[in-house]
Amino acid sequence: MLPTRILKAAGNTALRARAPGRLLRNAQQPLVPSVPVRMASQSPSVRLLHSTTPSKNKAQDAIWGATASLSGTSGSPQIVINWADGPASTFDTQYLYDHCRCPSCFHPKTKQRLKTLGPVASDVAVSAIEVKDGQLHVSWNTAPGHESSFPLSFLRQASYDPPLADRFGLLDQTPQTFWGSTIAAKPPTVTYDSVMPNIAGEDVAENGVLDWLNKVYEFGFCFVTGVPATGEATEELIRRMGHIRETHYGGFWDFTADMSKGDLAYSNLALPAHTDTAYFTDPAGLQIFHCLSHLSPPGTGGETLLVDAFYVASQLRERNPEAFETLARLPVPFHASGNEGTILRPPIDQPVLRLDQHGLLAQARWNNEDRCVLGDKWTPQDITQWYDAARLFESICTSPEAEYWVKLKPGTVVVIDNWRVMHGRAAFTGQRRMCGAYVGADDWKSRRRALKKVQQQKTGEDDVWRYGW
Ligand SMILES: C[N+](C)(C)CCCC[C@H](N)C(=O)O
Ligand SMILES: O=C(O)CCC(=O)C(=O)O
Repeated sequence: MLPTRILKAAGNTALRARAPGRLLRNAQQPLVPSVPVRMASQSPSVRLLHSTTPSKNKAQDAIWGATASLSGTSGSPQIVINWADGPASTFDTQYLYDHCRCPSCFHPKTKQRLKTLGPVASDVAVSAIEVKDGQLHVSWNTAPGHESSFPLSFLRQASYDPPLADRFGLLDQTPQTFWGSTIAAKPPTVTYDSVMPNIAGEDVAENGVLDWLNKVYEFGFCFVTGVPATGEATEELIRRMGHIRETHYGGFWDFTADMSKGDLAYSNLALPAHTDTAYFTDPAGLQIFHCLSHLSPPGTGGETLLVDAFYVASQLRERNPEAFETLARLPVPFHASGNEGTILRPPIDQPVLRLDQHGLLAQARWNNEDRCVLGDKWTPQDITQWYDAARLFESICTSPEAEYWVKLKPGTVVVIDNWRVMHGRAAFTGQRRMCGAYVGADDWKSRRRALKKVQQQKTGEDDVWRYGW
């Protein structure tokens, strides 16, 4: 049964989409196996020690007593874990020996591996295995000898033969809400005071930033209201999410329609919905805008456009799965060549819709202005398929149900997940001053994860097994 997911187009009825291509992130699997594992029977091939005393940890009791035995069917020794809910997990001993996280194999502070592959022989031997308190304990027949312990929850999550758990949930573990124009009724918003430590106090502000980044993750954007309408306050606010990403536009920018840079953003022309820096191997993660001034009247226009590319992709997939597949398959080059001394063109082209290793939509890269010459290694059929698909994608992007127009006013900052939500602008007249910055995709997601860890740590203890997935 493929995972399904409720697409909550805010304000609209819930759209239920089954993700045959596993397009959408789903609610996550629990880390601890959801079913108890069976008490071992004696294994003929190895002396199996298992404790008869109940474990100290009630949760571990639920999975206590896994079966563990040795086998060597594939030419290298293996350890088999039998789970109460059916399929056994088979691990090469080399895999488990390599994944030992005792302090001599895995630095407890830096969370880095301390063992190279040299000692990890393909036939590393086991002298004893024991299951106790929800852990698999292994005594290695190595010189010198070595002891390892693996939480059964780790083994369940790491199981590769067969795979028993989707790992994509290990990082973010929250569903996303795709939206259309009706998001205007209740856009995600936090207050400046709630995220600034000098106002809310350190702890409250840290939780405020987590709430803020959770909204950015869930919706792909979030407003911040009550921000002093200065560049300094805006820059300080941005740094609450992560460090600023320097580019050929500088770090923190404060711009207007003066063509000071060779880009249409520095004009007063309308800009269709797009994601920024499509010409970087690693496009900017967050795009932050704060309109510091635009006296209108007499100025006119300058409204900001927001479009959820993940919502558009879900609509595209429903209407024309082949078009979705085409935009997820064909790599498209982008460039930035408008500034003296800068000719940006990434060495590896990426498709407009980029799926992650789980087949889930992870990034939209859509910028018609910066698109390069198409067709490298494409077939004539690819050409026609891509144009048909891209036109359909663009028609959905520009449809009334997808577009969310908002006039940014001084005091309200918008934070945009540039890997997911496209932005644009109406043409304008008059003096319009906009400031903002980029934050790297990995950087803001790291900040969010670290804040979640602090929150979780207050309830449970941290452990080395939560890292490095
Ligand atoms: C730096 N600032 C945001 C003002 C302008 C950046 C120009 C962005 C460019 N059109 C792109 O899509 O990457
Ligand atoms: O001026 C604006 O509102 C947005 C400009 C823009 O799209 C950009 O800087 O990427």
